[in-house]
Amino acid sequence: MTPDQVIVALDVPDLPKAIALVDRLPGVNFWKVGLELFVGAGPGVLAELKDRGKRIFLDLKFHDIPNTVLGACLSASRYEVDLLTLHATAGSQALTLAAQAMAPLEHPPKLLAITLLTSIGDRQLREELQQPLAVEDYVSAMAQLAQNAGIDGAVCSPQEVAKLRQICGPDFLLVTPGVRPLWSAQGDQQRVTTPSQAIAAGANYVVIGRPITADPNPEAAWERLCQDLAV
Ligand SMILES: O=c1ccn([C@@H]2O[C@H](COP(=O)(O)O)[C@@H](O)[C@H]2O)c(=O)[nH]1
Repeated sequence: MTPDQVIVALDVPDLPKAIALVDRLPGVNFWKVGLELFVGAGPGVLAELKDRGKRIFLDLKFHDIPNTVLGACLSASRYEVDLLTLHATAGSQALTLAAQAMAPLEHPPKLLAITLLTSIGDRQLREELQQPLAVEDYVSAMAQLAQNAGIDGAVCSPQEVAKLRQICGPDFLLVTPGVRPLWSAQGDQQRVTTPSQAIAAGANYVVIGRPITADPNPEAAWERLCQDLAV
């Protein structure tokens, strides 16, 4: 596993904090901009990252009616980011429209479908979301829905990666948040493994935020993660 397979979640509220963190961690080449930063700072943050030669995962998790998901994906594609998310539960029509709209673009983002948030465990899926399937089966069904609609890949927890790699094949992108080095706190993530385990199971990329960005010494935390990955 190489550090280039690590995407760091830039979950801070404003542009100055984001840029300060990016400039403190020059070894991080792939950053994830999510709802907190995009809503707080606007799209200017994407230009700042591009100016620094960074790859960008725009994690806005679109979830709406098909026409609105289509429009949001087209608008987001103008930023020429590398990865973009939408929820599989938007349904096959939304997924298909989004996938078809990206195809003719010169620099289309790869579309990733959120299968089931990594903060949701078996009990919540069953009791709160009223879903009778076990997590792994539900995640598999959502990934297959997305793949059949022409979506490029899925966001899942590292615990489902091996199964998805098996059923979706080698070309389907698998991106896994919910990774935790042994030295970090689990927080609100429910379905976790270490980053190395996620890659060994078949993930293309892991996403990690607070173990690096909320550490009082992010440089040291990043170095420690890179050492873990080199073993
Ligand atoms: O299922 C999902 C989808 C997205 N995320 C995002 O990944 C990062 C994880 O951050 P940590 O601090 O390492 O927990 C965060 O930006 C989430 O919005 C996810 O965790 N799970």
